[in-house]
Amino acid sequence: MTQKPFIALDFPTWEDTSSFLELFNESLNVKVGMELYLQNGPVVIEKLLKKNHRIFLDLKLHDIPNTVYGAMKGLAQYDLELLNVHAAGGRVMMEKALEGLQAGSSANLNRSKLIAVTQLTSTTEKQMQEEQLIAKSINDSVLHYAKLTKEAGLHGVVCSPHEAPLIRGQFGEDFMRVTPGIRLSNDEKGDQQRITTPEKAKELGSSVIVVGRSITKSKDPVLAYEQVVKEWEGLK
Ligand SMILES: O=C(O)c1cc(=O)[nH]c(=O)n1[C@@H]1O[C@H](COP(=O)(O)O)[C@@H](O)[C@H]1O
Repeated sequence: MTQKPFIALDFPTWEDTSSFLELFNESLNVKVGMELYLQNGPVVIEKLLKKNHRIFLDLKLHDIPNTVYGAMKGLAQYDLELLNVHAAGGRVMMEKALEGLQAGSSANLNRSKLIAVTQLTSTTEKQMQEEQLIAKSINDSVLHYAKLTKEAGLHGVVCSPHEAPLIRGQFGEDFMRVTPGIRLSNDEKGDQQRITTPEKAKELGSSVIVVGRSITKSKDPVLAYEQVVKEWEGLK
Protein backbone atom coordinates (compact mmCIF):
# COMPACT_ATOMS: atom_id res chain seq x y z
CA MET A 1 0.00 0.00 0.00
CA THR A 2 1.24 3.51 -0.79
CA GLN A 3 2.32 5.41 2.34
CA LYS A 4 0.44 8.68 2.76
CA PRO A 5 2.63 11.80 2.37
CA PHE A 6 4.39 13.04 5.51
CA ILE A 7 3.44 16.65 6.32
CA ALA A 8 6.43 18.67 7.60
CA LEU A 9 5.24 20.35 10.81
CA ASP A 10 7.72 23.21 10.64
CA PHE A 11 6.06 25.38 13.29
CA PRO A 12 7.64 27.19 16.26
CA THR A 13 5.09 26.20 18.93
CA TRP A 14 2.75 23.39 19.93
CA GLU A 15 -0.19 25.84 19.67
CA ASP A 16 0.52 26.50 15.98
CA THR A 17 0.99 22.79 15.37
CA SER A 18 -2.17 21.80 17.12
CA SER A 19 -4.36 24.44 15.39
CA PHE A 20 -3.00 23.21 12.06
CA LEU A 21 -3.75 19.56 12.90
CA GLU A 22 -7.25 20.42 14.08
CA LEU A 23 -8.13 21.36 10.48
CA PHE A 24 -7.93 17.66 9.64
CA ASN A 25 -10.31 14.99 10.85
CA GLU A 26 -7.85 12.14 10.63
CA SER A 27 -4.61 10.81 11.99
CA LEU A 28 -1.80 11.84 9.68
CA ASN A 29 1.76 11.01 8.73
CA VAL A 30 3.73 13.96 10.10
CA LYS A 31 7.35 15.00 10.18
CA VAL A 32 8.79 16.69 13.25
CA GLY A 33 11.97 18.58 12.48
CA MET A 34 14.39 20.74 14.38
CA GLU A 35 12.23 23.89 14.49
CA LEU A 36 9.41 22.24 16.44
CA TYR A 37 11.49 19.72 18.40
CA LEU A 38 14.28 21.99 19.58
CA GLN A 39 11.92 24.67 20.86
CA ASN A 40 9.36 22.41 22.46
CA GLY A 41 11.18 19.19 23.35
CA PRO A 42 10.17 15.52 23.33
CA VAL A 43 6.74 16.38 24.74
CA VAL A 44 5.59 17.17 21.17
CA ILE A 45 6.30 13.56 20.25
CA GLU A 46 4.19 12.33 23.14
CA LYS A 47 1.33 14.69 22.23
CA LEU A 48 1.34 13.67 18.57
CA LEU A 49 1.44 9.95 19.45
CA LYS A 50 -1.48 10.42 21.83
CA LYS A 51 -3.47 11.78 18.87
CA ASN A 52 -2.50 8.72 16.81
CA HIS A 53 -0.34 10.55 14.30
CA ARG A 54 2.54 8.60 12.76
CA ILE A 55 5.89 10.36 13.11
CA PHE A 56 9.04 10.85 11.08
CA LEU A 57 11.47 12.42 13.57
CA ASP A 58 13.84 14.43 11.40
CA LEU A 59 16.75 15.50 13.60
CA LYS A 60 19.44 14.73 10.98
CA LEU A 61 21.97 13.55 13.54
CA HIS A 62 25.59 14.13 12.51
CA ASP A 63 28.25 13.75 15.22
CA ILE A 64 30.86 11.27 16.43
CA PRO A 65 29.63 7.65 16.50
CA ASN A 66 29.46 7.39 20.29
CA THR A 67 27.32 10.51 20.64
CA VAL A 68 24.93 9.47 17.88
CA TYR A 69 24.66 6.00 19.46
CA GLY A 70 23.57 7.53 22.76
CA ALA A 71 21.10 9.93 21.15
CA MET A 72 19.49 7.17 19.09
CA LYS A 73 19.29 4.86 22.10
CA GLY A 74 17.30 7.53 23.90
CA LEU A 75 15.02 8.27 20.94
CA ALA A 76 14.27 4.56 20.55
CA GLN A 77 11.82 4.80 23.45
CA TYR A 78 9.29 6.50 21.15
CA ASP A 79 7.05 4.69 18.70
CA LEU A 80 8.36 6.37 15.53
CA GLU A 81 8.00 5.41 11.89
CA LEU A 82 11.22 7.02 10.70
CA LEU A 83 14.36 8.69 12.06
CA ASN A 84 17.33 10.10 10.20
CA VAL A 85 21.04 10.87 10.32
CA HIS A 86 23.38 12.54 7.81
CA ALA A 87 25.20 10.00 5.63
CA ALA A 88 28.14 12.45 5.64
CA GLY A 89 28.72 11.39 9.26
CA GLY A 90 30.18 8.21 7.78
CA ARG A 91 29.62 4.47 7.79
CA VAL A 92 30.71 3.87 11.39
CA MET A 93 28.45 6.65 12.64
CA MET A 94 25.51 5.14 10.76
CA GLU A 95 26.25 1.64 12.11
CA LYS A 96 26.37 3.04 15.63
CA ALA A 97 23.11 4.95 15.07
CA LEU A 98 21.41 1.70 14.11
CA GLU A 99 22.95 -0.14 17.06
CA GLY A 100 21.72 2.58 19.40
CA LEU A 101 18.22 2.38 17.97
CA GLN A 102 18.19 -1.38 18.43
CA ALA A 103 19.70 -1.21 21.92
CA GLY A 104 17.06 1.26 23.07
CA SER A 105 14.02 -0.45 21.54
CA SER A 106 11.93 -2.85 23.55
CA ALA A 107 11.17 -6.07 21.70
CA ASN A 108 7.79 -4.96 20.38
CA LEU A 109 8.78 -1.42 19.59
CA ASN A 110 11.71 -1.84 17.24
CA ARG A 111 9.92 -1.21 13.98
CA SER A 112 11.30 2.32 13.51
CA LYS A 113 13.20 2.71 10.27
CA LEU A 114 16.49 4.57 10.10
CA ILE A 115 17.39 6.50 6.96
CA ALA A 116 20.26 8.80 5.96
CA VAL A 117 20.23 12.19 4.26
CA THR A 118 22.41 12.16 1.12
CA GLN A 119 22.62 15.64 -0.44
CA LEU A 120 20.02 18.10 0.89
CA THR A 121 17.34 19.04 -1.64
CA SER A 122 18.33 22.68 -1.13
CA THR A 123 21.80 21.97 -2.57
CA THR A 124 22.63 22.47 -6.27
CA GLU A 125 25.36 20.57 -8.06
CA LYS A 126 27.37 23.79 -8.37
CA GLN A 127 27.16 24.50 -4.63
CA MET A 128 28.13 20.94 -3.80
CA GLN A 129 31.17 21.13 -6.06
CA GLU A 130 32.31 24.57 -4.90
CA GLU A 131 31.47 24.39 -1.19
CA GLN A 132 31.92 20.71 -0.36
CA LEU A 133 34.75 20.26 -2.89
CA ILE A 134 33.10 17.16 -4.35
CA ALA A 135 34.22 17.01 -7.99
CA LYS A 136 31.34 14.76 -9.09
CA SER A 137 27.79 15.06 -10.34
CA ILE A 138 25.05 15.33 -7.73
CA ASN A 139 23.76 11.93 -8.89
CA ASP A 140 27.16 10.34 -8.22
CA SER A 141 27.39 11.91 -4.78
CA VAL A 142 23.86 10.82 -3.82
CA LEU A 143 24.51 7.32 -5.13
CA HIS A 144 27.78 7.11 -3.21
CA TYR A 145 26.08 8.13 0.05
CA ALA A 146 23.28 5.64 -0.68
CA LYS A 147 25.87 2.87 -1.06
CA LEU A 148 27.48 3.77 2.30
CA THR A 149 24.03 3.87 3.89
CA LYS A 150 23.11 0.46 2.48
CA GLU A 151 26.42 -1.03 3.65
CA ALA A 152 25.81 0.34 7.14
CA GLY A 153 22.52 -1.61 7.19
CA LEU A 154 20.08 1.32 7.26
CA HIS A 155 16.64 1.15 5.65
CA GLY A 156 17.03 3.84 3.00
CA VAL A 157 17.91 7.41 2.18
CA VAL A 158 16.54 10.91 1.96
CA CYS A 159 17.15 12.32 -1.53
CA SER A 160 15.28 14.32 -4.14
CA PRO A 161 12.84 12.48 -6.43
CA HIS A 162 15.28 13.10 -9.30
CA GLU A 163 17.73 10.59 -7.83
CA ALA A 164 15.06 8.02 -6.87
CA PRO A 165 15.23 5.99 -10.12
CA LEU A 166 19.02 5.59 -9.84
CA ILE A 167 18.80 4.44 -6.23
CA ARG A 168 15.94 2.05 -6.88
CA GLY A 169 17.83 0.64 -9.88
CA GLN A 170 20.95 0.06 -7.81
CA PHE A 171 19.59 -1.06 -4.43
CA GLY A 172 16.10 -2.37 -5.15
CA GLU A 173 12.54 -1.48 -4.26
CA ASP A 174 12.85 -2.19 -0.52
CA PHE A 175 15.63 0.35 0.08
CA MET A 176 13.55 3.46 0.83
CA ARG A 177 13.70 6.70 -1.19
CA VAL A 178 12.19 9.32 1.13
CA THR A 179 11.86 12.52 -0.87
CA PRO A 180 11.25 16.10 0.24
CA GLY A 181 11.58 18.87 -2.36
CA ILE A 182 7.92 18.50 -3.32
CA ARG A 183 5.85 21.38 -4.69
CA LEU A 184 2.38 21.58 -6.22
CA SER A 185 2.73 23.22 -9.64
CA ASN A 186 2.78 27.04 -9.35
CA ASP A 187 3.93 26.98 -5.70
CA GLU A 188 7.02 28.95 -4.71
CA LYS A 189 10.11 26.78 -4.52
CA GLY A 190 11.63 28.93 -1.75
CA ASP A 191 15.03 27.60 -0.66
CA GLN A 192 14.50 24.20 -2.32
CA GLN A 193 16.51 23.47 -5.47
CA ARG A 194 15.86 19.89 -6.60
CA ILE A 195 12.05 19.82 -6.69
CA THR A 196 9.13 18.09 -8.44
CA THR A 197 5.38 17.69 -8.06
CA PRO A 198 3.88 14.75 -6.12
CA GLU A 199 2.74 13.22 -9.42
CA LYS A 200 6.25 13.34 -10.88
CA ALA A 201 7.76 12.00 -7.64
CA LYS A 202 5.49 8.99 -7.93
CA GLU A 203 6.55 8.47 -11.54
CA LEU A 204 10.24 8.72 -10.58
CA GLY A 205 9.90 6.05 -7.89
CA SER A 206 9.89 7.86 -4.54
CA SER A 207 8.78 5.49 -1.75
CA VAL A 208 7.54 8.29 0.51
CA ILE A 209 7.12 12.03 -0.05
CA VAL A 210 7.57 14.79 2.53
CA VAL A 211 5.61 17.99 1.96
CA GLY A 212 5.77 21.14 4.04
CA ARG A 213 5.01 24.61 2.77
CA SER A 214 2.85 23.55 -0.20
CA ILE A 215 0.38 22.41 2.48
CA THR A 216 1.19 24.40 5.64
CA LYS A 217 1.43 27.79 3.90
CA SER A 218 -1.55 27.19 1.63
CA LYS A 219 -4.70 29.30 2.06
CA ASP A 220 -6.59 26.02 2.34
CA PRO A 221 -4.25 23.39 3.85
CA VAL A 222 -6.84 20.59 3.73
CA LEU A 223 -7.50 21.16 0.04
CA ALA A 224 -3.76 21.35 -0.69
CA TYR A 225 -3.20 18.10 1.24
CA GLU A 226 -6.00 16.40 -0.70
CA GLN A 227 -4.43 17.56 -3.96
CA VAL A 228 -1.03 16.19 -2.89
CA VAL A 229 -2.59 12.84 -1.94
CA LYS A 230 -4.55 12.67 -5.19
CA GLU A 231 -1.45 13.23 -7.30
CA TRP A 232 0.67 10.91 -5.14
CA GLU A 233 -1.85 8.09 -5.29
CA GLY A 234 -2.18 8.51 -9.04
CA LEU A 235 -5.82 9.60 -8.96
CA LYS A 236 -5.34 12.97 -10.61
O1 LIG B 1 15.40 15.22 6.01
C1 LIG B 1 14.51 15.97 5.59
O2 LIG B 1 13.36 15.82 5.94
C2 LIG B 1 14.87 16.94 4.53
C3 LIG B 1 15.97 16.62 3.75
C4 LIG B 1 16.25 17.35 2.59
O3 LIG B 1 17.18 17.05 1.84
N1 LIG B 1 15.42 18.40 2.28
C5 LIG B 1 14.37 18.77 3.06
O4 LIG B 1 13.66 19.71 2.69
N2 LIG B 1 14.10 18.08 4.23
C6 LIG B 1 13.00 18.52 5.11
O5 LIG B 1 11.76 18.41 4.41
C7 LIG B 1 10.91 19.52 4.66
C8 LIG B 1 10.56 20.19 3.36
O6 LIG B 1 9.74 21.30 3.59
P1 LIG B 1 9.11 22.16 2.43
O7 LIG B 1 10.23 22.67 1.56
O8 LIG B 1 8.40 23.25 3.15
O9 LIG B 1 8.18 21.25 1.65
C9 LIG B 1 11.64 20.43 5.64
O10 LIG B 1 11.12 20.17 6.93
C10 LIG B 1 13.09 20.00 5.56
O11 LIG B 1 13.75 20.10 6.82
